[in-house]
Amino acid sequence: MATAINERGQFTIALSGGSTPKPLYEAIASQKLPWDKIHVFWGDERYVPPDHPDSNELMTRRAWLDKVPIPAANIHAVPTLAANPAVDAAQHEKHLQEFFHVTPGQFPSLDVVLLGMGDDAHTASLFPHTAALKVCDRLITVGNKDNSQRITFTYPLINAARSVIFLVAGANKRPALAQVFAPVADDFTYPSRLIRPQGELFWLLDAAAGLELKP
Ligand SMILES: O=C1O[C@H](COP(=O)(O)O)[C@@H](O)[C@H](O)[C@H]1O
Repeated sequence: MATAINERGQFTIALSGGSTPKPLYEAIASQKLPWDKIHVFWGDERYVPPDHPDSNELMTRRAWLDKVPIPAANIHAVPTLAANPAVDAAQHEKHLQEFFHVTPGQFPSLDVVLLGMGDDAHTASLFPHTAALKVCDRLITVGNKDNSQRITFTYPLINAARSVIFLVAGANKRPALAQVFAPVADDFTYPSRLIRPQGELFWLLDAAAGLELKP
């Protein structure tokens, strides 16, 4: 964070949703950090209003953002109110292009993209065998989980990050992890395999998730 702020004047991070990162967000909320220099994005969002119990933004606000003096302008929530996910995805992509000063076709490098992984090996809202996995020319696209739509970073945007951190917990993730780390497996069946960033990649696993992985 210090390097990013010293070199570029700000630190940009995309967050994951679901249940795993909540304790991390609660811990970050008690830190004294240069909040005015930190810009928060989300790697994916469920297509629900921001006050809906399934909203990744709501979880993050309750666990972290509502408890710290981060300027509202530094919170780059995914829009979900157009009643059309493709419209909201396009609007959010435009927002990212303007914020990072990139033109269509260019991929900005966030300082950190924090990711989770589901027991089907999805990450962000890049689900197995869905159209979102083939989107390589956009920053943001529409994801699909069991016919319910979401908004998600594309995998090339994730891969452009300076640092990608997976946070994975629970024994139910073991079979998916085994396939993600296997020398050969299908990327479209196990989407987390598509994450091969140009920058650093870290996998933080709890003991239950990592039990059967060989170093
Ligand atoms: O639906 C989602 O699931 C993944 C994994 O969530 P977890 O609760 O199993 O950790 C999460 O990374 C993603 O952001 C979220 O929308």
